[in-house]
Amino acid sequence: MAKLFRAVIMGPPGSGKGTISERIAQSFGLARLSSGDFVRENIAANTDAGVLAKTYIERGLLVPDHVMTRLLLPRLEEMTRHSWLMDGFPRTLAQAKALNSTCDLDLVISLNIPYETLKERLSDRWIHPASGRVYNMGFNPPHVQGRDDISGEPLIQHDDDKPEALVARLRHYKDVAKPIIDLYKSKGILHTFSGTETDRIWPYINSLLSTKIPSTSQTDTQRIPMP
Ligand SMILES: Nc1nc2c(ncn2[C@@H]2O[C@H](COP(=O)(O)OP(=O)(O)OP(=O)(O)O)[C@@H](O)[C@H]2O)c(=O)[nH]1
Ligand SMILES: Nc1ncnc2c1ncn2[C@H]1C[C@H](O)[C@@H](COP(=O)(O)OP(=O)(O)O)O1
Repeated sequence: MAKLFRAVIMGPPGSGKGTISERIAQSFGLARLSSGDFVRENIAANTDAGVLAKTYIERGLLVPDHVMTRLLLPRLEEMTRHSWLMDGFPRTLAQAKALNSTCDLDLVISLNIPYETLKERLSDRWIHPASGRVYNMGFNPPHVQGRDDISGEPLIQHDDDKPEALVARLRHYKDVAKPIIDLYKSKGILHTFSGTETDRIWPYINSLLSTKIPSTSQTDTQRIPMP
């Protein structure tokens, strides 16, 4: 069997993780895993971890590490035959250590995007809450203004995408991400990409992955649903 490939994408809110993950999944056929999707699916399915996670999200808090790991790691253990790319996890050093003990990562992509760029993008970001689909009124607008392309349902803006909340979110990201980035740097698997436009960063990520991902592992192009 071809060697499997496991990667994580990190970056501050609005850095383009979701957008780039989608491109990577499309181009290289990795399964795209999103911690936010896992959380939403568990809430919808009323699992024990989902019920617990909901109590934090409703208060605008991150889900505690032990709940996140309980929710995610068993799913990763089921993916022994898949290559995947994870977005949204790990978000703390404790999560990174838990992930370490479950699998060996091949690569970590870290996005380094200037604050002004993040602020502009997020103030223009609209979301379809049920699916997590993301639009940007300039960069990738919906076909019909204010409506999700697939369901036709209304799009909303997150309160925490507003500039006053963003400063605190970015500061928090820097604080918690630093030790994780240092850990991956010390393992020699960290690749950092800097810039203000996804379309200019993408060719570099694309060529890096072309050298790393064996073509035979490019088999699964879907998001993985809950069992
Ligand atoms: N103008 C512009 N917008 C972009 C670019 N790349 C991504 N976006 C938009 O910026 C917003 C943030 O991108 P996402 O892919 O959602 O970023 P993220 O890192 O997943 O964000 P979080 O989910 O908050 O962590 C979205 O509205 C994207 O459509 C770009 O190069 N230029
Ligand atoms: N690694 C993680 N640790 C703690 N909470 C997490 C998490 N990943 C996701 N969550 C929780 C808190 C988030 O507000 C929620 C939705 O995640 P998300 O889709 O990545 O959204 P956001 O980018 O708005 O934070 O799920």
